[in-house]
Amino acid sequence: MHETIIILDYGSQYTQLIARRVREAGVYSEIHPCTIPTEEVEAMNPKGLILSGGPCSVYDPEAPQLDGNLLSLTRDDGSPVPVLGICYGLQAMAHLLGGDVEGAERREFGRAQIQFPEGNGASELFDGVPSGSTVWMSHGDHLTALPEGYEIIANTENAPVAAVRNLEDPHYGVQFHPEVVHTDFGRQILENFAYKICGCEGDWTPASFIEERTAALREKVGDRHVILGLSGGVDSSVAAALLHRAIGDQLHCIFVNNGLLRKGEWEQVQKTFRDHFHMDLHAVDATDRFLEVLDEVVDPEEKRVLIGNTFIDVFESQTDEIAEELGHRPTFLAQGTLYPDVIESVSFKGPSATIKTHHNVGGLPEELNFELIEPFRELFKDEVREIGRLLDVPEDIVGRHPFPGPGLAIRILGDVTRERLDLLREADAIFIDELREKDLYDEVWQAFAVLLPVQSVGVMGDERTYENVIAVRAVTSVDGMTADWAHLPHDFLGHVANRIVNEVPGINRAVYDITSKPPATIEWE
Ligand SMILES: Nc1ncnc2c1ncn2[C@@H]1O[C@H](COP(=O)(O)OP(=O)(O)OP(=O)(O)O)[C@@H](O)[C@H]1O
Ligand SMILES: O=c1[nH]c(=O)c2[nH+]cn([C@@H]3O[C@H](COP(=O)(O)O)[C@@H](O)[C@H]3O)c2[nH]1
Ligand SMILES: NC(=O)CC[C@H](N)C(=O)O
Ligand SMILES: [Mg+2]
Repeated sequence: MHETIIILDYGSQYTQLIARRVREAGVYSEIHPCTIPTEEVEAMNPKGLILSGGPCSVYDPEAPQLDGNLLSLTRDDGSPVPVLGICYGLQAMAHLLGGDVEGAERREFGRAQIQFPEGNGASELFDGVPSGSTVWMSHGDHLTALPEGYEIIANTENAPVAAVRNLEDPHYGVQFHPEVVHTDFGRQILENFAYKICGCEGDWTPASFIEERTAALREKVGDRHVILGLSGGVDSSVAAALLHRAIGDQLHCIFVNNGLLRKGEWEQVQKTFRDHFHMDLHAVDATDRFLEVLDEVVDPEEKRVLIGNTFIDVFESQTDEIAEELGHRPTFLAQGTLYPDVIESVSFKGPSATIKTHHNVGGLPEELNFELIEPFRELFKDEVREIGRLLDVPEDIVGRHPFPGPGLAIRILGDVTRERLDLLREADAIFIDELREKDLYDEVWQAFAVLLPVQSVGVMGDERTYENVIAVRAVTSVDGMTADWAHLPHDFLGHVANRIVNEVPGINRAVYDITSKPPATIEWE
């Protein structure tokens, strides 16, 4: 097993970033809810522990508290497990140990300059961090008295307590957020914690992840078989490549044509997979089944749930066929679930409000006849892309924009019909071709067309038209959780609009969506 730093999540927006920064530094890191029993943390034999920030105030009755036993964990060699509290994490430590945490008169958000007080021991946490460099603050509470045995190791103009350490044990706390990019030497600080304080040597790389997961998958699967829903998208394709490396022909991929794919996608994905991989691929054309189920369904959530269920139905009937060939039934269903898909359900506050039912998470039926395999549950899309490249997954798959499982059904507002699907496919293809042509495809996280079945009046060739509207959407994003509309060049957009209206009969108007997420979402349904 590799070195692991465990992060306990107190509900911060930035918890994921902490994990990322630590992994970027070459140390494996995993997030767990702050409610996890201490014995479980101990059993993971962590090299170090990080307590995240969080929205609560430690003195609120409802606020999650720190289990003091976490501060006396020891490692295999008997040495204490180092702890770093970030913002709420620091406040929770101080509160538990008899320090004072109070609401500050002035809340502090944004940049501050860090200083190191003379006389107090210089801390390894800040090795290589210049005095006066910028740190990022985001808090309303602050420490007004330190717990016994602690000293201040950094301050800022507004925060006399910007960082503390215990005089005996390797316990540290920072009031600012080293994990955000606005903290100039944030990476350095987390690296110092991992290497200098926790004594890590750095054994986490995407290549070692592949080795490790391959071995673990072999062990888990044994001589049983696995089916995997393959969409041709990044996550399921890289999952297929990893599983194939681990278990070879015990893997059976099922690619479903739900009738909601983009132009040429059904043929293209099959070709790419047959040309490039030598996996058992079952391409199932279930167009009629899906379109029948969707007939006259207008409500977005209803569409999503129906599509999710139909996917599972199709997987089940295909698995029956595979079982007949094999003489026994595959045990596992593999999915390319990523960390952002699960974050809400691991946070201590429990699942957040349902905005949309993502068809593969939460949308799974109660009695699923498979055990799940989700090798990327802790990773982000860019990490999965990197792993895909190492596994030789072709660039046109690894670099693809995400495409939702419910496909074009959630990009046609209202009733999904074959005619509307055809219209949308054409318009979407024009937009994507143009983005590729002008080298803009890789500049955006996702880009697509949406069919608005509202009619407006136009004039073409001196004739009156009364046709549908296409909305063109392109966004920039890091993880799909928040997004900004892409500021594409105006003449490029003009050219795309022109082509769509000229080349797609039935469309006489194109508009560009300039809302960010929040308040909108990326998809329209
Ligand atoms: N047409 C399809 N056939 C079979 N399985 C599918 C299909 N579309 C989606 N899935 C399943 O649903 C899962 C979730 O889809 P999702 O779009 O989130 O991931 P992806 O398609 O693998 O990657 P990306 O996010 O890059 O599109 C996929 O990993 C895959 O298992
Ligand atoms: O596989 C998927 N199944 C779904 O049901 C689904 N809904 C949204 N998405 C994708 O998730 C990202 C965020 O989308 P929203 O801002 O629209 O919620 C964007 O990348 C969306 O394309 C889905 N992917
Ligand atoms: N970012 C945080 O962890 C904030 C902690 C606490 N809610 C405060 O306002 O001080
Ligand atoms: Mg997809």
